[in-house]
Amino acid sequence: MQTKPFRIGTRGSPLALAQAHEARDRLMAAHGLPEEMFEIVVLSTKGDRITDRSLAEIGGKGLFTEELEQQLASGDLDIAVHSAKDMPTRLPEGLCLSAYLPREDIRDAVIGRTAPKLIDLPHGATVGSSSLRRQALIRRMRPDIKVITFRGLVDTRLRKLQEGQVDATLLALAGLKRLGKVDVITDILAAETFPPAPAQGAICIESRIGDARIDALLAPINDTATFDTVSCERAFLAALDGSCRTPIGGYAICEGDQVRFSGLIITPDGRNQHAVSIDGHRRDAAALGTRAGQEIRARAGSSFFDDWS
Ligand SMILES: NCc1[nH]cc(CCC(=O)O)c1CC(=O)O
Repeated sequence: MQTKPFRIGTRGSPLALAQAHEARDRLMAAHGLPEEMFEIVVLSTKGDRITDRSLAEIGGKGLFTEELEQQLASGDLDIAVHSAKDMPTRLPEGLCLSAYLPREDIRDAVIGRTAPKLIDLPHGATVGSSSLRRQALIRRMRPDIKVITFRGLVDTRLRKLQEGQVDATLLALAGLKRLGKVDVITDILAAETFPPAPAQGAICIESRIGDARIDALLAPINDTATFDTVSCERAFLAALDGSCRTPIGGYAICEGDQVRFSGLIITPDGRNQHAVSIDGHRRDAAALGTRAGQEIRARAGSSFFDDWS
C-alpha cells in the first residue's frame, strides 16, 4: 500500500491553487483518503514571472507548464493540475492529459465599468484583453473599440479596470467562479456568438504515460463528457497548428452519445472569418475535431494564416 503522499504540482496563482485543491478534494473523496496522502507542490513558471508582455510575444503556452512537466517526467511530481486552455496541443514525450474534472461554464464574462455590455460601451471605448481571440471577436462586434494588452492575475486586471485604465475587460467565467468573484460580472457572452477558447473552463490532470498506479488513482475522478469535448476542441486546435498568433474559438457539446462541435478562425481585425460545424459519435470526438480543423484550413487557404502574422 502507498504510504508516501501523492505529489500534486501546480502553479502558484490563486486560480491555479483553487484548481489544485479541487483536484485534491475529488481524489480524497473518490478514494476515501485523508488529506495527508496528498501534498500540493507549488512551482513558479516563466509565464508567471513575465507579466508585462503578451503570451504570443514571449513564446506561448509552454511557458506555464515547462517547470511542472520537467518534475513530472523526473518523478518529482505524480500529477500536475492545469487549466486545459493553457496547455500546448503537443506535450513533452512520455506525458499525457489523463483526466479532466467536470467542466465549469465555458463562456467569457464581461466586467464593464462604463457600461455593463460590450454592445453599450461608449464609442471608441477601451477594452483590456491580451487574448487574440477576444480581441478579434470584440473588433468583429465593435470595430470602434480600442483593445489594449492586459495580462496578469485576475485581481491585477480588476484593479486596472477600477483605476479607469479601461472601460471593460473580459475574463473566463470559469475562473471568476472558481475564485468566488462572480459579483464583478456585468454580462456573459453567448458561446454561439462569442466562441470560447478551446478547452476553456476545463481543469486537466497531466501525468506520465503508462504509470498504472497513477492511472488507477485518476480513473474515478475523470469526467468523460469533459474528456470528450476537450479532446475534440484540442484536436481542432492542433489541426490548425494552434499557433499563439491565430485567433481561434470553438466548443463541443455532448448530447447522449453524440458530440457537436462549432469552430471559428478569425483575422485579428475581426473582418474575415471561417466557421465550421460538425457532429458525430462521442467515441470519435478527437477525430471530429481534427476533421473540422482540416476543413476550415482547406477553406481558408494558407493566405488566411500568412496575411497578418
Ligand atoms: N490564460 C489564462 C487563463 N487560463 C485559464 C483561465 C480561466 C479558467 C479556464 O478557462 O478554465 C484563464 C484566465 C481567463 O482567460 O480569464
